[in-house]
Amino acid sequence: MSFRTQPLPPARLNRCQLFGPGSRVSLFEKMAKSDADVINLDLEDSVAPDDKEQARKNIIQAIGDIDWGQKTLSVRINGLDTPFWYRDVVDLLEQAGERLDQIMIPKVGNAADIYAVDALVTAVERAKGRSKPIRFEVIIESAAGICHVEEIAASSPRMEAVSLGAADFAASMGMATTGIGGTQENYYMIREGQKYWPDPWHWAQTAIVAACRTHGLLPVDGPFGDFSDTDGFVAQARRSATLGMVGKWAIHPSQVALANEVFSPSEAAIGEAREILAAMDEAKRSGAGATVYKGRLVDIASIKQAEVIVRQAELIAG
Ligand SMILES: CCC(=O)SCCNC(=O)CCNC(=O)[C@H](O)C(C)(C)COP(=O)(O)OP(=O)(O)OC[C@H]1O[C@@H](n2cnc3c(N)ncnc32)[C@H](O)[C@@H]1OP(=O)(O)O
Ligand SMILES: O=CC(=O)O
Ligand SMILES: [Mg+2]
Repeated sequence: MSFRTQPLPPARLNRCQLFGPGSRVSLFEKMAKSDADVINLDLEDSVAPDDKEQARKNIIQAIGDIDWGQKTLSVRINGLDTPFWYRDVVDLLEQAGERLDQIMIPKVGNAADIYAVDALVTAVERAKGRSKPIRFEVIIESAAGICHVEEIAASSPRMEAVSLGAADFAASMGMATTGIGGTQENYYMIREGQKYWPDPWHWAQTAIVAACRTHGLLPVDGPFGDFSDTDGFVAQARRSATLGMVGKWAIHPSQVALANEVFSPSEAAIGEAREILAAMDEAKRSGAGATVYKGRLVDIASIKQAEVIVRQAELIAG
């Protein structure tokens, strides 16, 4: 156990991040009115190269014109392997209003990528006298990204969140699939003639969760491409929540309520967490470090587990 205590992540909701292409202006108002906690206006892979410039203009205008309420407002810039990203940063930081909260940096491979974007952002912020520092969220979606996830999480005080991008990740890893997230037909085990489908994203998710928790960031599950498969989305989201992720992307509005539901603790879970805290209070008063709750052991670690649920419930309650 380190003598350093684990930092808490930013105290804000991140149950659902709703994406929309910067080239589809007609979606912006609908995104703003949605129940997503985070809005991601996209300049990257949902925007064709010829539309990048117009999409940038659309987004800059919409940041100022639309009422985004209490949502975290984020713009996904283009990757550092493209000719577009520096112009995304410069135009956004020079021209968009202070309502912009963060930028999402895709396909991050190492900490130096973040250093480069941080240097540019810092220079423009100083030149323009921007008063609110832009925060960063990144996508881990390459072999290099997952190999360097811990240094990426530690790379800048601007860092707030890390998402797993299943589509690009699968491509970069050479995975034999065109599916975006979820169960993969050929990733199965067999025992006594019965097939069992493990989760091919599990190890990448846990690596992201560990890096985020070490550095006080929010770990987020990325896209689930088949938006007609609600059961598949919910199963994937529940696995992510169980592993410690705080939310999931929505690439279609139909996924927003599903993500909000999965990443909000149920009344039963909140009630149980509060009862465990009460049981441990009682144990402490009688000088015990451990006690029995509903026939099972609870001890000082159970307080920390219960606090995770209560903290999330309090954030939701506002
Ligand atoms: C996979 C790797 C990644 O990088 S994922 C992140 C980047 N991708 C994206 O941003 C894609 C976001 N999603 C979309 O562009 C669209 O939802 C796609 C998937 C193309 C489907 O669009 P469309 O055919 O219009 O859907 P639909 O007819 O079922 O829409 C029903 C109503 O919902 C609206 N809608 C659609 N998408 C959004 C959205 N992202 N945010 C808010 N609203 C959305 C539609 O306009 C439609 O509204 P209405 O009922 O006509 O009023
Ligand atoms: O950017 C997201 C992905 O899945 O790729
Ligand atoms: Mg991607």
